[in-house]
Amino acid sequence: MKNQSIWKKLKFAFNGIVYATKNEHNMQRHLISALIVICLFSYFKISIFWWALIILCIGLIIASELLNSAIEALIDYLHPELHEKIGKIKDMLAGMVLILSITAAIIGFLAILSVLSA
Ligand SMILES: Nc1ncnc2c1ncn2[C@@H]1O[C@H](COP(=O)(O)OP(=O)(O)OP(=O)(O)O)[C@@H](O)[C@H]1O
Repeated sequence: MKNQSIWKKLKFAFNGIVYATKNEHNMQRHLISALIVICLFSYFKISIFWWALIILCIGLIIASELLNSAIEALIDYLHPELHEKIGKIKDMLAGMVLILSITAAIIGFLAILSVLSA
């Protein structure tokens, strides 16, 4: 599977995103939230600076959800039984996505506030 063409590699990566979107409810929630944020930013005519920040946040959240889902799937495949350590690992992965989501919510709030208070 080494030395595949760039198009094949892109297709594999795209397949991974499609798979996660179809199978992970959290991924679907993040994509819907991103769509709502994009609509709000368009409506409030937010400046390019805030757009850059929120697009960065959306990218980080979606990438972190992919990482979270991939590690969870790997853990469940290698060790399907319950274990306290696995619970803690999954909690930490969920914490990663939560921190990025809170960061995005704060940036979105500040961006809209900057327009309303101008
Ligand atoms: N194998 C396990 N052993 C111990 N605790 C677990 C295990 N699997 C899950 N848990 C606990 O249950 C919580 C939820 O796990 P789950 O696998 O449902 O993840 P989720 O991200 O909340 O759900 P989703 O499947 O929708 O991504 C974990 O954060 C962890 O605390």
